[in-house]
Amino acid sequence: GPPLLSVLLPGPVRTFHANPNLLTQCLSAISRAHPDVFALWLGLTRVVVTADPADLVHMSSDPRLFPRPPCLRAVFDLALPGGIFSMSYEPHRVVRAALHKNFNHSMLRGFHPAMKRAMATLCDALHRAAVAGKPIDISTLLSSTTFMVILNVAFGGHFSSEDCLKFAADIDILTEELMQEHMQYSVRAAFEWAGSRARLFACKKRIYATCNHFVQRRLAETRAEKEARTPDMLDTILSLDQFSEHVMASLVVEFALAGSYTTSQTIVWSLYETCYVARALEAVHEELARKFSGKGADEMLSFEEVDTLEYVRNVWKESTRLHPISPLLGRAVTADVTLKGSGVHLPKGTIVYGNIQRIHTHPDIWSRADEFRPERWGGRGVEAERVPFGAYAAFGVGKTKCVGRFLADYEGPFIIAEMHRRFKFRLACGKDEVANRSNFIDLPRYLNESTGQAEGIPMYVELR
Ligand code: HEM
Repeated sequence: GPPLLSVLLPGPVRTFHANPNLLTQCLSAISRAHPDVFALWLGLTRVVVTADPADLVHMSSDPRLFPRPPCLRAVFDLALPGGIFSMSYEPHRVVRAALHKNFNHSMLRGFHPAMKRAMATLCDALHRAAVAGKPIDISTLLSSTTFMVILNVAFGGHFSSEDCLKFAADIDILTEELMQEHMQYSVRAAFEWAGSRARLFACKKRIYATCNHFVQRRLAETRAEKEARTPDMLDTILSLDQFSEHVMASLVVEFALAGSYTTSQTIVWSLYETCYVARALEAVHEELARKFSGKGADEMLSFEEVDTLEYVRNVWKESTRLHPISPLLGRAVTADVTLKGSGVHLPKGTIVYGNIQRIHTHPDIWSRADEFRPERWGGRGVEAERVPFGAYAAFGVGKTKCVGRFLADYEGPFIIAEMHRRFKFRLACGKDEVANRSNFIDLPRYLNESTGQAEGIPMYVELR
C-alpha cells in the first residue's frame, strides 16, 4: 500500500502501489511467508487473501453471495460499459446460459479452416525469423496470432497481421489503464476534469469503433450470407437481443480482451519451459513423430488430429498451472459468510482474493510443485496426480469459470503442436531475465537491463 499506511498501520509496506505491475510478485512473496489465509491492504482497500482450494470453490459457487468486488466492476464499467465483467447477477446469468448452450465442440470444428489460415500466417513469420537467424519477439508474434483467432476465427473478420497488431496495441493501452484505474479509481475520478482519463477514453473510442464495425456488418448480413458460413462466437453474442448494441459491442471487446493475451502468453510460457526441461521437449517430439510422421510441414493437423494430442495437451495444462495468467480471483461478500475451507469468517462487504498462483504451486498440494512436469496430468497408462477440487483453477471453477476455455484448450495445443512440428526455439536472453508482470492479467516479460524496460520475450527460431 501507499507509504502513509505504514504510519497508520502495523506491518511492512511494499512498493507495488508505486508500480502496480509488481502486484502478483508482491503477493507471491507475502504468500510464501504467511499462512494460507491472511489480510492486507491493497492501496486503501483491505482484502483477505486465501490459498485454500476449498475456499476458492466456495467463492465460485454462488455469484449472488460472491460477486466481483464493486471497485473492480466500477473499473470495468468505465472501460467496457454494460459488459459481462460488470454485469449484475440476472443479466450475467442470461448471458452465461446463452454462451454455454452454443460454445461447443461443433463450433470449434467450424473454426478449424480459419484457424489453419491464422496458423499459416504465424508459420510464415517464424520461417522468416529462422532464415534471418536473428531473435524475434515471440510474445508480440503470438499475440498477433491469437488476436487473429479472435477477430477472424471467432468473429469472422478479415484482419491482416498488421491490423491485429494495431488492435493489440490499443488493447495494451486499455489494460494498462484498467490497472491504473484499479489502483487509483477515486483519485482519477476526482481529476477527470484535468484529463486523468483522457488516454483511457481515447483508446476506448478507437477499440469500440473497430468492434462496432464488426457488429454492424454482421447485423446487416443477408440470410444467404449467414447460411454460407459456419456459426461463430459473434452470432451467439448478437443472439442476445435483449441487450443494446452498445452492450453487444462491450461483449465483443471483452472477448477480444479476455481471449487473446491469456492464450498467447500461456503459449510463450510453454515455449520458455520446454527450452529448459529437455524431458518435456523430447516427449512432445516423440508424440508428434509417433502420431503424424507421414505429414509434411506444408500440411496442417486436422481438427480430429488436434483432438488426439495427449502429451502436448499436458504441456498446455501444466503451463496454465505453473503460470496462471489470471492469478487472482477477486470477489466481495454480500452477506456475512464463513469460508468453507479455512473456516475464516468474512463480514459482509469484505473483499476476498483467491490466490490461484499460490494454490497452483502449494507444496502441500502438488508433488514437486515448482517444477514443470506435464506428465503429472497422466496419459499413456499413467494416472494423473490426485489433487483436491479447486487445486487447479487456471480458468476458475464452478458457476463463474471462464466461458472461453473450450476455445483456449483447443487453440493452445494446436498452436504449440504446429510450432514444434516445424521449428526449434531457444531463449535469446537469460532464464532469470524473464519474470511475470501484472497488467490486469499476468504476462511473462523480458526485463531488459540495458533499456530498463519490460519487453516481449526474445527467442531464436531454427527450422527442424
Ligand atoms: C489460457 C487461456 C485463458 C485463461 C487462463 C482464462 C482464465 C479465465 C479466468 C480465471 C476467468 C475468471 C473466472 C471467474 O471469475 O470465476 C476467466 C473469465 C472469462 N474468460 Fe477466460 N481465460 C482464457 C481464455 C479465454 C478465451 C480464449 C476467451 C474467449 C474467447 C475467454 C473469455 C472469458 C470471459 C468472457 C470471461 C468472463 C466470464 C464471466 O464473467 O462470466 N477466456 N477466464
